[in-house]
Amino acid sequence: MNDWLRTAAKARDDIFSSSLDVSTHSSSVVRPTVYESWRRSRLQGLAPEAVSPVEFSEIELDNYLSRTVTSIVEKRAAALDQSACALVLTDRDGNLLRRWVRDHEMAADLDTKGVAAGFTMDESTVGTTGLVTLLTGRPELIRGPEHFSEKFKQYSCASAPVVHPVRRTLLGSVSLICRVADTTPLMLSWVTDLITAVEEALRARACQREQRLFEAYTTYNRDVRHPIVALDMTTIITNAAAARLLGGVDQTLLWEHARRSLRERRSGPTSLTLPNGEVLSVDCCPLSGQDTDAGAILFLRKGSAPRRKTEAGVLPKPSVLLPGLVGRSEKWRSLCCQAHRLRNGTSPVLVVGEPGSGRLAVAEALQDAQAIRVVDAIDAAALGDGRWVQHLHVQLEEPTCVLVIRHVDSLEPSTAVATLAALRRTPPARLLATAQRRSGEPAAHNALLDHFESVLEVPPLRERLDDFPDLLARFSEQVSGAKNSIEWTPEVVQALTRLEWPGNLNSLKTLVRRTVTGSCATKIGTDDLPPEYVARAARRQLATLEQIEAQTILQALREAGGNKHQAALALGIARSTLYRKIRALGLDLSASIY
Ligand SMILES: Nc1ncnc2c1ncn2[C@@H]1O[C@H](COP(=O)(O)OP(=O)(O)OP(=O)(O)O)[C@@H](O)[C@H]1O
Repeated sequence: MNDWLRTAAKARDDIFSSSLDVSTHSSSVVRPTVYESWRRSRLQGLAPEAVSPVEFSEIELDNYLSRTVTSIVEKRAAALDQSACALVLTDRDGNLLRRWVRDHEMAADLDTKGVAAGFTMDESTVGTTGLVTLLTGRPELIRGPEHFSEKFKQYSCASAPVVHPVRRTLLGSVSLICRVADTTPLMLSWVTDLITAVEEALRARACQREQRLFEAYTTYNRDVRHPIVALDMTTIITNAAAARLLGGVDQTLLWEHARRSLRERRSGPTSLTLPNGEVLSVDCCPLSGQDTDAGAILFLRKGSAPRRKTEAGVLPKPSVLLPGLVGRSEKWRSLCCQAHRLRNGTSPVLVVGEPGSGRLAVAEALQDAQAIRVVDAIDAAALGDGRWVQHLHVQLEEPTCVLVIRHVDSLEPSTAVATLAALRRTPPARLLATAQRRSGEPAAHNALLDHFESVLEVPPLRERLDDFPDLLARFSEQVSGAKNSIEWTPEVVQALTRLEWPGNLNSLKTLVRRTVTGSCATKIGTDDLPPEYVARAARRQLATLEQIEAQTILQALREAGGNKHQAALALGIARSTLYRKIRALGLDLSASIY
């Protein structure tokens, strides 16, 4: 092990000190999975010596997966208590949901490194760790220097993915962490044993769920004229009226819509646009108050749901949206409504939001084209107060200058005061600025921040899911230079909306650039996405009507002695629809006994 450690540490230093596109002799010393993960980590802009923990928000730590794994871990607590190891559970995006560790010293050290519940261990945030298992789909043991971050070099990490035994979808990962000196290949078998037990528990729960879903369906399906759907992630039960409305719609689309409504605790009906362009009003009732994965009953109606009012008042008409910028989501339209009132005025406006969310774009759209000058407060530290103020004066020489200071919250307090003084000496025609604010957090403080009368908050991309098609089209146009030349399939759009997008529109643009550049595809499907995006968004595309619907059709055919016309009548659907459903479900009628 010691020899191996020395060789691996040397290869690591050698590779990290070479440029990304140089393949050194050491590249062959490192296992390909690790080497590829290091490469991706570097491509993400990470540096081994400067990886810092990142907290995530808006994810429930106590979810279905963590409850199931906890019940299994508790049965093995004795084994864990006796070892100097930590066990961690993440979701499929690498967000750490739970940690078990008895060794106090190790617990304190892991806390400082962000290996704690509420932090993300995603490869694009912390680089290579055992969580590479989420991308490879097989158990992985990452030893000491194979970790990307310097901080993790003293640990080894045996990880394996948790896959749902019925749906075959990736749910998350479990990792056993120990000090390098204690590394043993047995760690991997301990983790895989634990995962087998977790998967058995998940399988048992899936059967109970199906039963509950069916009971809820029969309770609500009193009046067959009203379309209703009972569904969770694996099962969908529709009555005939709903089947007529939905046609061949993908279950995943309905489930994502229902889940979002439940998570955001939306009350009243919401609109859902089907792939054929038809709009449905969907009223969604959870089957369980707390567990959003437990399933839902959807009451459907043709036509869109009545518009809800936003905090800013009635939704704006499209004509007041910001010039040059795209978006149609409720949150974006609400922002546009507020921004529209501030357009072409003279009052200073601060635009806040998460990095990459489009703050500068919104600030620039507040003013019709004239002398807009943009400076970046991040440069102030390197320039020093004197040269920074001089830099400002150069911009302010233009009498009609509208000055935009980006990242104004990053100014040191003394530099903020010097900046204010410079602006008082030579005021711009208008001052606009951008600053960081993660949802719910106040922005960092300096004197200049008090100067703004109005604040606009740009929503993060994960809260603007309806904007994905427009943004993808706009970014593709910018990258390819041609209008409407690239189409993103609904499956891709849906897969992308499942990701968290901490880098917001900047990351989406990077993805578009990576996908479109050098490709001659005019239609982007999931296979065209970079592999790490596919792995993260991977989820089986569920068939239209599964299990129970298939059973219902077979039952109707049985009762009709195989006569499809009669079976379709009994099901309340057209014969052509029945044929389509039989094909879509892949039912082999030749093998069926009527
Ligand atoms: N609504 C929109 N429609 C089209 N493109 C947009 C929209 N909003 C932002 N963009 C584009 O997204 C990218 C990121 O936006 P922008 O640079 O304004 O974000 P930011 O929050 O200021 O980023 P940073 O963290 O780098 O300061 C830019 O290329 C911008 O042109």
